[in-house]
Amino acid sequence: MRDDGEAAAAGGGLRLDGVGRRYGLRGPWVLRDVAFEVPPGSLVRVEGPNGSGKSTLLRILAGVDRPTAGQVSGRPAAGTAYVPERFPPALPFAVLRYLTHMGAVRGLPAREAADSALYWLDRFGLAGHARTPLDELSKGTCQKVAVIQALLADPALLVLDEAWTGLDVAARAVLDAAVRERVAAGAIVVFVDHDPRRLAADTTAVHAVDTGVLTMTAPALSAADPAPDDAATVVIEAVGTGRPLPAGAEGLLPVGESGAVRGAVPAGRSDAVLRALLAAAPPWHITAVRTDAPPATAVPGPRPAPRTPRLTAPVGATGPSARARRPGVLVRYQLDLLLRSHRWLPPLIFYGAVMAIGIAGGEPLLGSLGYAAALLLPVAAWTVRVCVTNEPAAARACVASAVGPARAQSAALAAAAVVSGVLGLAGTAVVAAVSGPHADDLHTAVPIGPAALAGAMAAAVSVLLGTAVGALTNPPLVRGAGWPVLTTAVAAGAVLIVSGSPAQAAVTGLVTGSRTGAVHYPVLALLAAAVVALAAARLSAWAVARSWR
Ligand SMILES: Nc1ncnc2c1ncn2[C@@H]1O[C@H](COP(=O)(O)OP(=O)(O)OP(=O)(O)O)[C@@H](O)[C@H]1O
Repeated sequence: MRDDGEAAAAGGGLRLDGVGRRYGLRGPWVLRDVAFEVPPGSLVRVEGPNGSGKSTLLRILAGVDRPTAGQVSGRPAAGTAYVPERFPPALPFAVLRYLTHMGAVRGLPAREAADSALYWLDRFGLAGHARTPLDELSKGTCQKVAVIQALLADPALLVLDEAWTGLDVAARAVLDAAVRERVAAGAIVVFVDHDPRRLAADTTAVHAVDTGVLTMTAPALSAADPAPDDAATVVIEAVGTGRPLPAGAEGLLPVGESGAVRGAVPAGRSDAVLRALLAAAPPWHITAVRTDAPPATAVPGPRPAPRTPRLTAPVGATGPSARARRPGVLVRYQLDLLLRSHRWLPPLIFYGAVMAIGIAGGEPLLGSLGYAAALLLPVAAWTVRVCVTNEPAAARACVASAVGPARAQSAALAAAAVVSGVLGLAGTAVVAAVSGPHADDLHTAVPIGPAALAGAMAAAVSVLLGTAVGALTNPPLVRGAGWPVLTTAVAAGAVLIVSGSPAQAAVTGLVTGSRTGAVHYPVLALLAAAVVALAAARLSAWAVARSWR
């Protein structure tokens, strides 16, 4: 099982090979053995009854979820964007701020992200809502924001799960036009929509899923299309596995070495060619049927002129996903999310209250620094819990489609570590300011600067190990309402008292130093804590990427 979309981006289209998905180790297969290829410039409809696995397939295509079996390759390097079935209004941002964050996450420089957001807000008739908090928007307006976040950076793969639902007529038309523009620019757009007429004339392939299996791969021929007899030629693209073309499908020629064939056949013959391909054993996958030639390559395309001269459309970004890998952008988004959600308040109040109870003015400096560092460990673990559960799942999915689920998780962990680190520095400074610069005997002098440095290092050990504990005892590794809280508390306590733990060593170094007045720098403990924290963060990110549950 491998998702090497970025690595394979230089190759042809998006490709699924033997893709299967089940939820849980023994759950039923929601999808099984799904295989098809989507060339650049395709508009693909996925259809099927409720619960048949359409959303599951779309999440896999968007890179938000991973298949349990099989692999996805060829995800375009120029960016993937996803509109989830249900977008959450429960984000603590105003519209423009959220969209600017998402533009940056999708690889645009901040200024371009804001320009792009304004452009699309204007196009969807939402310019007046730029400063409105998301949680004050109507359902339909919120859905427009959900759509806009996906359109910001000219995605080369756009995945739309019922994106039209809840939009008014005008907005539906804008989204229809935006989809056509992306496809004309060579992007791949995959969508699910309950209206069978949705973009029917432009759709290049329809994939129907039922009872977990891709039962049909068929071209989209709708009433809105010109009747075959009216068109001079029909371009047909299909993928096999290197088998010879079946009788009746003559005229199609190999494209590259991937088993794909393409050809223009007289319109009156197209049905017979399609029937021959689908009736072959095993059947060929029809990847496109259209009455005009497709664009050759997938490149982000130019935007149409904006409706008002005041707004200029941003230049199509070249390779935004590469820039989106800048971790700072993701961590900034997570920090803003955390600060605006106010969920940082409980750990902060807890830390402040317990510090106030345990630290008295004039007490020996090193002992107080040890107390402050020890207290920080459970606070850091708690902050991780807040950060990894703070973002609504659908909002996380939008971010994950741009940068991958692992990076999204790593950013949440990093944001927690930053907040705990700031708290640790502030705590160390306060302790250094109010404590007595002496040992436990009240006579031996303790130098404030070196002691504060040792205290800050011990606090850093606590931040790192608290972050590791939080990463290992919260989703995705530990799920449920009660278990993560219990395991976080028990693990944080254990890490503080178990002999040999870096946190125990760092705190003990300060407390024993307080008896003699000697300052010990916990260098080894700090290095060990950094290694443990990195390993835990990687495990947590790995588990998210594997959809471990
Ligand atoms: N996170 C999950 N955990 C467990 N089961 C899930 C999960 N997500 C989806 N399923 C199950 O997988 C099956 C397919 O769900 P999916 O949402 O992909 O179907 P769908 O075709 O999009 O349905 P609808 O048309 O109602 O939106 C359903 O039985 C659903 O209960």
